[in-house]
Amino acid sequence: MRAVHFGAGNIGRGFIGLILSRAGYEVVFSDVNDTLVSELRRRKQYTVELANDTKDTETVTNVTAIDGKDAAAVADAVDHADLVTTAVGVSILKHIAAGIAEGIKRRVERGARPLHVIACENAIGGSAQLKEHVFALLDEATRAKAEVSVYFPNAAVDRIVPIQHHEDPLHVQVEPFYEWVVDRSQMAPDHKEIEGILYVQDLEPYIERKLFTVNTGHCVAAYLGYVAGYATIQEAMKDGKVVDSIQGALEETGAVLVKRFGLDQGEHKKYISKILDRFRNPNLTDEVTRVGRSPLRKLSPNDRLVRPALQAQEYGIPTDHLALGMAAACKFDIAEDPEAAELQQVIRSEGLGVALTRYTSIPADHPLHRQVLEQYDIINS
Ligand SMILES: NC(=O)c1ccc[n+]([C@@H]2O[C@H](COP(=O)([O-])OP(=O)(O)OC[C@H]3O[C@@H](n4cnc5c(N)ncnc54)[C@H](O)[C@@H]3O)[C@@H](O)[C@H]2O)c1
Ligand SMILES: O=P(O)(O)OC[C@@H](O)[C@@H](O)[C@H](O)[C@H](O)CO
Repeated sequence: MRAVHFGAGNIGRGFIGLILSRAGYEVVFSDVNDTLVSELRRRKQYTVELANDTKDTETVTNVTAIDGKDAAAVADAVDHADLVTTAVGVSILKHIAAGIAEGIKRRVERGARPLHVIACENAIGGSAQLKEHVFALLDEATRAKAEVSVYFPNAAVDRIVPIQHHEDPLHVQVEPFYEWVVDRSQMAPDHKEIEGILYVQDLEPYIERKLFTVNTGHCVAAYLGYVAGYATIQEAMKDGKVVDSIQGALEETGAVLVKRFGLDQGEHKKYISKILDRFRNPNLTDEVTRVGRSPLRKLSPNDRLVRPALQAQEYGIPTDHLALGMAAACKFDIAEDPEAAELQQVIRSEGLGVALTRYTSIPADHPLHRQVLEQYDIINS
C-alpha cells in the first residue's frame, strides 16, 4: 500500500506521515523543499518526538520523497497511489492540482482502483476545494469517470506542531494529542479503514468545533500575544488578561457551536479547558508568528474569526472578544509574512474600515464592523 502525501512539513511529517506509516503504508512525500526531499530519499526514515516530560520518540519508517517541482514524477506517483493526502496549506492546494489531475487522468484511462484524496488543511471543505481545483483541469469525459472513481472526503486534523529548530531537518517535535477525522459519507462504499483516523457520517460539527475552538483560541492568543510583546504562545498564556480574552472568545464561539450542533454545554466547557492546557504545554515553544501567520486567510469570511462571529450576531450572542481578536489581527505587523504586510499596507493607505470590509466581507454598516473598529481604538489607546 502506497500513500502519496503532499507537504513534508510540520504536520506532514509529525502527524499524517506518522499515522500512515504506522498503518502499514509506504509514504511518498511530495515537497518543493530540496533538503527535505533529498534527506527523506536518502534516509527513508525520520524521528517524531512527543512534547512530554519524557520526550518519547518514535522512528517513522518506510518513507521516501519525490520532488514536487517534477511534474512527471508527481503525476506518476498519483497514478500509482492507493491514497493521496495533503498538508501544504489551503492556499497552496491550487498549485498541487495539476499533478493530481494528470495522475487521475492516467488512472481513469487505465481503469485503476478507486482513489481517496484527503486534504488535511485547516479549512472547512478542504478536500472539496482541492477537488474543484483538480476537476477544473480535467476534460469533461475524464471528469465524469473521476466523479465515480476518485473521492475527496473532507477532513479535520488536530495536532499542534510548531516550527522546528533542530540540527536534523527531518526530526519533528509534536504535542502528544492528535485527532484526524474523515467524512465517511464522501468515501467509496467499500473503503478500508485506517487505524488512527476517526470516520464520521457528518463532519460539520467536528470541523467547526475544531476550527472555531482550537484555531479561534490559538489565533486570539497569537494576535493578542503579539500586541502585548510576547514571542510565543506559551509566554502569552502566562498573561491572565490574554487568557481571559481567549476564554471570552471561546465562550462566544462555544455558544454558537452548542446552539448549532446541540453540543453538551458541560462537555464543551471541558473541551475548551483541555485546549487551553494544550496551548500552555511547557514542553512546546510555538511562535506567535507561526500561529498568527497569513492573517488575511484567518480574517476571511469562512475562517476562524469572522464566520463564528457572524453566526453569533445572528443568534444574538455577544461578539466583543471575537471583535477584539479581529482588531488584534489588524495589528499583526510581520514584514516577513506577505499577508500581514499587505494588510498593513492597505490599512495605512486606505484605512482600517476599508481593509476590514475588503478582507472579511463584513459590510461597513454591520454592527460587527463597528465593534472591530472600537476594539482597535481600545488596543491603540
Ligand atoms: N502545524 C500545525 O500545528 C498544524 C495542525 C493542523 C493542521 N495544520 C495545517 O496543515 C497544513 C500545513 O501546515 P504546516 O504547519 O505543516 O506547514 P509547513 O510549512 O510546515 O508545511 C507545508 C509544507 O508544504 C510544502 N509545500 C509548499 N508548496 C508545495 C507544493 N507545491 N508541493 C508540495 N509541497 C509543497 C512546504 O515546502 C512545506 O514543507 C496547513 O494547512 C495547516 O493549517 C497545521
Ligand atoms: O495552520 P494555521 O495557520 O491555519 O493555524 C495556525 C495554528 O493555529 C494551527 O496550525 C494549529 O497549531 C493546529 O491547527 C492545531 O491542530
